Amino acid sequence: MWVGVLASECLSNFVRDANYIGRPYLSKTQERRTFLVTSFSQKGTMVVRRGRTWRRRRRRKDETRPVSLAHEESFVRFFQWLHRNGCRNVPLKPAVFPETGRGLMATKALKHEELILTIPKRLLITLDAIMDSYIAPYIERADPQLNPTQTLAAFLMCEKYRREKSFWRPYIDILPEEYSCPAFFTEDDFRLLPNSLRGRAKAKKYECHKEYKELTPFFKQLADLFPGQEDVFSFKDFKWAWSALKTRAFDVPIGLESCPHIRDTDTPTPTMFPLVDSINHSVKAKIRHRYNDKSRCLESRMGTVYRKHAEVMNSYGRADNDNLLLEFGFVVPGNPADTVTFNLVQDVLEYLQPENNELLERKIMFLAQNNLISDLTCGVTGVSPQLLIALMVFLCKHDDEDVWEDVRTGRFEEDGPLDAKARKIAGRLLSLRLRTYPTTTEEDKELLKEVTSPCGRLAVYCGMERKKLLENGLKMLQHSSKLAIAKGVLRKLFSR
Ligand SMILES: C[S@@+](CC[C@H](N)C(=O)[O-])C[C@H]1O[C@@H](n2cnc3c(N)ncnc32)[C@H](O)[C@@H]1O
Repeated sequence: MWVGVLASECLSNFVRDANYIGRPYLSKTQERRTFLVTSFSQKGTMVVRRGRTWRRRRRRKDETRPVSLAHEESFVRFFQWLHRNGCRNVPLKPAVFPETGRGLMATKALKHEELILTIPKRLLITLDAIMDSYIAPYIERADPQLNPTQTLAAFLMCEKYRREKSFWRPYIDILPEEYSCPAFFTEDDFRLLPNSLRGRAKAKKYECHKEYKELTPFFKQLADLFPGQEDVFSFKDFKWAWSALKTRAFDVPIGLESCPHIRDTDTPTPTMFPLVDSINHSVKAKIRHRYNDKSRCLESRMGTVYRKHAEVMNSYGRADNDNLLLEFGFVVPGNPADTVTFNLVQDVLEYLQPENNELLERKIMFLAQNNLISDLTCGVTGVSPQLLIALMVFLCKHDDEDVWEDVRTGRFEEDGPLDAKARKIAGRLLSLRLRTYPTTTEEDKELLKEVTSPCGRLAVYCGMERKKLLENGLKMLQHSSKLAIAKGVLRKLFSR
């Protein structure tokens, strides 16, 4: 399983291997350049001599270049299966990318609005397909009833076990064996997570256990389908199926939306979309998927252009790194959706310790009415304007709402005492938050030399990304105060 920031590490080994077995990913010009420095050996055969710099440059290039997986047997079978079943002319191929791991690469330039995928319904794993299969009578008799996720997970487990008898075998064969979502975390991995995330991650693992336990009576009945095979419904296999669903299925029911034999839940019934679920996430991606009722096909259309060999991306939603880790088991370095949130009472007021309760009440009311306490955060662009304005209003000595209104609308002296003090306190809040982490970024880097499990490394990276946000926010505050001083000096000089 490729894990966000971990992918680049794994790739460098992978690329080295690929070159070793003679499959370097070179363009024609690169190939030509490769053979520039040549000589002849005693036997008269051509020998290529290259220097250390060439090798270093070449290694660096290799590490940033995607590696095609299209020749791998499992993918060859998967694409043949797609073709046989009506999914043709796919302008995508599987590859490993340095930043994101395994994903799909454009095999040609893709145009805006181009229809790139047409996937017939029979290839999708839908509730319809399950209720039409050998497993349906068992689901109908199940007591207690299964929920949609349990239904899909049980079906996926059975299909995996049926091997060549399964229609979806070529698809199941390309699914990762292991995942890095919380269900796969060990106690040691959980310990490496930031404190604020540990409880939520453990709850996810607990949810997986709970769903499995609930299925025990169902699995006992289902054992009839696999006589003499006792390990079909182990927790390990359920965890695999459950994680495959959680990280790959789309909450879009196709055909049957519900069924009287399946327990209703708040969430829509998931569907597995082979191939579409091989596309990695980018919050900026613009690709639209739509089920065409007439042609009974899932259609994917480009919302933007892609050059040949670029990684085609899909947006899983504007999720911060905490949610990406909890739901999908990866984090995005420098994720634009990532923020560190400050609590009005526990962080801001605890630090400021304001005394006049009546005035405090009015200030909070003013801020709340102007929607200024809902985004007290630090993100990739630094501390939010709301946090700075809230701090300025709390620091304001004036009991006058007109003065607060001036602060709110930006009519205050930019490098004046109030602005400077608010920035200083924002910096203190960021530093205090940094101190709540048991390790520093430097210590994390050391830790990464020891931690080998993918989930543990992901947990460390998640904390590092958080700290990077705070450290960056601090730098920006310092930078902006220096900028303000410089601007002040210039103003004084020129106003003489
Ligand atoms: C729907 S699958 C995408 C295809 C998957 N990479 C594969 O190898 O089949 C979702 C999983 O891909 C990985 N992934 C998706 N987007 C990623 C990204 N931007 N960076 C790193 N990993 C990503 C995560 O492990 C996630 O659980």
